[in-house]
Amino acid sequence: MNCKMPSYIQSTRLTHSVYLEDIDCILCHRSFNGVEQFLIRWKHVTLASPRSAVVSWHPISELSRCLQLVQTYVEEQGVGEGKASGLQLPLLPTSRKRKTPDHEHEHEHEHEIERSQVNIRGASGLLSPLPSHVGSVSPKMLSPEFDVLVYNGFLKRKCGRIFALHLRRFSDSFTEIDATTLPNADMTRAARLTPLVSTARAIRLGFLEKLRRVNGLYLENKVNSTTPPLHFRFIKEYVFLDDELQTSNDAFVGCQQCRPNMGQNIGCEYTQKCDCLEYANVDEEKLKSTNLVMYNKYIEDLKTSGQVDTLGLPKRFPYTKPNLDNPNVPQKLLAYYRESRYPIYECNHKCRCGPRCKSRLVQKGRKVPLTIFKTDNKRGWGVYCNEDLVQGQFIDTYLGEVITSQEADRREADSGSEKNSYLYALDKFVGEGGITEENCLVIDGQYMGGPTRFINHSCEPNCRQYTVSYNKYDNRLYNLAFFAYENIPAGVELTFDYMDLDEVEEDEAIRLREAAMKDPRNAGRVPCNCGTVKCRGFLWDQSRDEA
Ligand SMILES: C[S@@+](CC[C@H](N)C(=O)[O-])C[C@H]1O[C@@H](n2cnc3c(N)ncnc32)[C@H](O)[C@@H]1O
Repeated sequence: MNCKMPSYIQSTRLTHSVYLEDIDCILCHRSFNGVEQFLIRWKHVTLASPRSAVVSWHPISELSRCLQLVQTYVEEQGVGEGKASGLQLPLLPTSRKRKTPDHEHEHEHEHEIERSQVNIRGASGLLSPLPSHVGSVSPKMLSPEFDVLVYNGFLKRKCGRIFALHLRRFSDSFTEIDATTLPNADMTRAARLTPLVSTARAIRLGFLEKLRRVNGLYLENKVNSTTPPLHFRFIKEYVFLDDELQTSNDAFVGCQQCRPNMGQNIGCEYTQKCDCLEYANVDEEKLKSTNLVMYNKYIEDLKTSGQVDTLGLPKRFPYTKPNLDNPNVPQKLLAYYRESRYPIYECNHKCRCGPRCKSRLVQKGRKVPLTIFKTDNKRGWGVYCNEDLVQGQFIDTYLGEVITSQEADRREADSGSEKNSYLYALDKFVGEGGITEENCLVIDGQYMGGPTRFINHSCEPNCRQYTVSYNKYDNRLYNLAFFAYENIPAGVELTFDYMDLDEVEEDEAIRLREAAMKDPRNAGRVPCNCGTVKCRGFLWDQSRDEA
C-alpha cells in the first residue's frame, strides 16, 4: 500500500530546531540507525482530538535549543552516572575550542513543514521510524507484528505555534494512538538498553560553550559522562532580584585623606589616616608599644563586654603590600585576619587612594585558573586550582542572585532540602545597624554564580571564607571571599567548612562524630563524605537546621 503524502513531505527532510517553550516533556529515548533520538511531547499543538497529544522523535542534533531539558531527562534516567565508558572527556583548555556539532543548525528557518515520521515497532521490540520520505516506503514490506505505535503528525510552525496534521488524513491504515500514555513498556525497555553517548557529548559541549566566556575556568570529568547543570549561568558580579536591594551610590563613603603616592605608591599606607579602616581589626602590637594605658583598657573592655569602641586606635591593613616589580607575586591575607573572622574592609570607588591601593584585592576578582571536576565519592562536582596557591592567597568570591530572606525561605520551601546548599545568608552583621536574621540579604548560587558554587564542604578544609566589605556604613551587602587557609598544591581539591566552625582536637572530633552517627535525629541528614579524620559525619549542623 502506498501512502499518499503531500509533495512537500516527500522532498528532502528539513532539520527541525526544537524550542524549549514548545516542549511539554521528553518521554523516552532510543537509538535509531546509530542516532540517539528523543521522543518529544509537544505543547501548543492544535489537534482535532483533545485526547491525543502530538509526539515525535528528534535526534539530539535538533535539540540544541533545549539541551537543559535533555540533561534533566538524562539525569532522571540515571544514564551517564556509571563509570565513563568510551566517553572520556577530560576537557582541557585546548578542547574548549571545539564547536558544538549543533551549532551550525542554530539559524535554520522554521516556518515550513518541519518533518514527518511514522514510528513502528519491530519484532526485536526496538523502535524504528520510517524515514522522512515515508511516502516512498511501502508499509506492505513490513511484517504483520509491526504496529504503528506513535502518532507522528507533520509538524508545521506558523505564527509561533506548532500545527500537526494527522497521518490519517493521508492513509486509513495508520492507527491514531493515545500519546498521553506514552512511553509504553517496549519503549521504556529499549531506552534502558540505550546509552546516550552523543547526547552526553552534546551536553558537555553546551557547557563548554558557557565556559568559553569565563576566563581561566576548565572542566574535567574522569569519572562518568555527566556534565554540570546547563541551566547554570556564570556571572561576574551579584545579580539583584530587585534593584532596591543594591546599595545606593550615595551610601558609599571613601577614605579622603589617603592618596595614590604617599610614599611607596601603593595608595593607603597609614592606618590612622585611612577612614576605611575605622572598624577594621585593631593593631594590638602597635597599640601596646605606643600607648600601654589605652591598650590595657582595650583588652579589659574586650574581656568584659566584647564590644569595644575602637575609634582612634591603630588598625590593621588586611593584605600584604603588592609587589610593584612583579605583579605575579600574589598579595596575601595577613595572619591576624586569616586566623580570625574579623571583617576585611577594602577601599571603594569613592576613596582617593587610587586603583593600586593595597586595600583593593577581592574587588579585582579571581586571578587564578580553576577547574570544575567530578569527584569520585558522591560529592558531585568539586573545584581545584590549576596553580599552586600560597597560604592567604585570594581565590574567588561566592556569587549569585541577591534576594531577601523571605524570598530565600520561599525558594527553599519550593525546592526542598537541596536548596539550602546554595543559599548563603549575609548575616555577618546581624545585630548591628538594624540587621536581623529576618531582614538580612541572601545569596542564591543555584542557578547563577561563579565557580566557587561548586566548592565542596570539608570538616578539615584548606580554604576559608571571609567577609569583605567595601562600605563600613552599609553592612547589608558585602562579598564572601575565599582564601587559601594553607599552601595548596595545584590539582588538590579546594574545600571550605560550610558551617564555618572552629577546629577541634582530633579525639574530640572523633567522639562527636560517633555520637552524631548514633543520634536518631540525624537519620535522613546528608552524610558528609569529606573523608577527613575530623569529619563530623553530617553536612549540616543540626542546631543550625532547627534554628
Ligand atoms: C554548594 S554544592 C557544592 C557543589 C556540588 N558538589 C555540586 O555538584 O553542585 C553543595 C552540595 O554538594 C554536596 N557536597 C558538598 N560537600 C560534600 C561532602 N563533604 N559530603 C557529601 N556531599 C557534599 C552536597 O550534595 C551539597 O548539598
